[in-house]
Amino acid sequence: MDLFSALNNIQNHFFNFKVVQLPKRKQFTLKEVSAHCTENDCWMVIKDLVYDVTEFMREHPGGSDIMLEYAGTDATMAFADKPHSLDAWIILEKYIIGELVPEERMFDNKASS
Ligand code: HEM
Repeated sequence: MDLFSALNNIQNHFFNFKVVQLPKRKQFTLKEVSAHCTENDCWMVIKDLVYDVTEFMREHPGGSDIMLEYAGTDATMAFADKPHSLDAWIILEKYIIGELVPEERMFDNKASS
């Protein structure tokens, strides 16, 4: 029995409601991400999460060209090297489409197992 089933059983028994398991994120390899490297189809990896930033690229305050340089790649270092505020992280949240497969992750982040 996994952890969620165990918790659900306990909750059912005492409180009569269910603990909901969030749907798992889709997983991608870096090779899959690399196929999305144009201005009309632009994915990036930042801290092991995969983002489709095609729409946002046109609105990027730093310009679309600089983002296009990192299209289809792991842009974690580039993103961290530039002045990005909390706002930028909040914007990013909107564009998550998945996470890297566990064997290709570099951070111990909230990506699921
Ligand atoms: C991938 C998603 C990205 C998002 C959501 C994003 C978001 C933003 C935002 C909101 C700003 C305005 C300043 C702020 O509020 O932080 C900004 C500025 C900037 N970004 Fe990004 N950014 C992204 C990727 C990148 C990448 C890959 C680069 C490449 C180096 C980059 C380079 C810059 C630069 C140079 C500025 C400063 C513009 C200026 O003030 O002149 N960004 N970005």
